[in-house]
Amino acid sequence: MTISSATKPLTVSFLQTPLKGKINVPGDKSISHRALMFAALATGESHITGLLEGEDVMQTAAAMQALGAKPTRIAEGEWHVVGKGIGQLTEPDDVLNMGNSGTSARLLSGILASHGFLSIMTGDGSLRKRPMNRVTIPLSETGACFATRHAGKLPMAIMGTSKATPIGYRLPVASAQVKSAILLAGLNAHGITWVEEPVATRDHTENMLRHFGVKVLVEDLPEGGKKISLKGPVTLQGKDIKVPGDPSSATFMLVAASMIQGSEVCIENVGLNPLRTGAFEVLKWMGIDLQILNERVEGGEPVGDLMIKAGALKAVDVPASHAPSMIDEYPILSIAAAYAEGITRFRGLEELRVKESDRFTSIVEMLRGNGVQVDIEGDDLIIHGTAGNIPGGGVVSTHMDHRLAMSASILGLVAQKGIKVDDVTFIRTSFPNYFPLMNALGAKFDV
Ligand SMILES: O=C(O)C1=C[C@@H](OP(=O)(O)O)[C@@H](O)[C@H](O)C1
Ligand SMILES: C=C(OP(=O)(O)O)C(=O)O
Repeated sequence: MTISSATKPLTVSFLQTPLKGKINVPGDKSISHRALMFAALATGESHITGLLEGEDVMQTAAAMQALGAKPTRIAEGEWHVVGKGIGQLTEPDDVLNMGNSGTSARLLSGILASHGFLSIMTGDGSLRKRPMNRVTIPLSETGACFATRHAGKLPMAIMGTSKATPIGYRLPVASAQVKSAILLAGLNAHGITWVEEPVATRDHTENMLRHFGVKVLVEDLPEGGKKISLKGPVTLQGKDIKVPGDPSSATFMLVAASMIQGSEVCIENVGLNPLRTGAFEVLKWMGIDLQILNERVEGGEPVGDLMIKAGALKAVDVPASHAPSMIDEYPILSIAAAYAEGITRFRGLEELRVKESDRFTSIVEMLRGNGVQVDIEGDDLIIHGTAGNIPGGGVVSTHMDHRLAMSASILGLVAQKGIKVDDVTFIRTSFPNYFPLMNALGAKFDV
């Protein structure tokens, strides 16, 4: 895949008119990655609808193709995959480039650990800064060998093993990517693989493995958290998968509509997995009129339509235990906090430091650079709300981070002097039609 590296700056002006309309956001990124990977590992054929065609997911599709599976695009969001079967992927004849995508790199590391061939994996300038040792340390216990650049960074060589030892691991950090990598290695290991997570993280891997016919046992731990186990080797049967709209993408529209007076927006068919909807709860705590309508289960995941109306936002204190269910939403929620009345505290944000950018620092820079007071206490962010009077006028550096770029663009719509964003190109990784959809609602982005 050829990807243009030209940067695209954007100037955003204060928006005087409300956002209105009904939209659908693209498919869930986490579920889309898993759909392609699991379909490639299945016996037989799978049919996927609603797949996110953002760049991150396309890197996963390209990797599965390089490993011998056949993902084919039939129409927009509709894909057909001819699977290879567990343990049957084949050695790639070139480096696997995971682009900007941590999920692709970490989940694939688990799959490759239990395949007996050599792979070399790299990524873009952002992904090459992110820690891979959180997966390589536990995955080495399978008998696979990982050689990374200094401090566990990509590029990395993986010499997998077809005789993988099943592992048991208690996660030191709340990470669905690490949990998933270990479970995926276990699919082709003889015996029981288990993972304990001190706080529950998104469970799309567990749900989708079950959908493909794998027995996955999930137990509540007495001290909180969960233990997930499966017995390998397993067989996955090709399936139909319907991917719901991405709640993380929907949150950008929700926050924009909550702040821009007179707005009324409906977002249809949004995934409502309770381990993903922490941000929706927080918006309600902030006083926003957010209604969830037409709740149903589709493709094994709860979905519904979201109706939001603008209102007055008030400050909130979000406990650290809430972080896993809204980990990708802090950049955009920080804009809601800056706009709100009162002092908001987001607790326990250490994981934000290892995302596409160091989001902890990027959020602080974005807000302070636009006249919002932010204090830091350990891993807590304390944002002094402006009661609707964000000064703006700054330039936001997005550091190859799609969520920072989208958050900054929305900051510009509600900041008195508008703002400038250095580069919005990375939005294509998770939300390729972000600007057309926002403009359909009336955002007037000049892109
Ligand atoms: O498993 C997944 O699909 C993801 C897990 C989260 O990462 P961590 O596992 O690093 O918390 C999240 O930030 C990422 O966007 C997607
Ligand atoms: C952290 C994210 O993704 P990933 O880890 O897959 O790069 C994200 O989408 O915000």
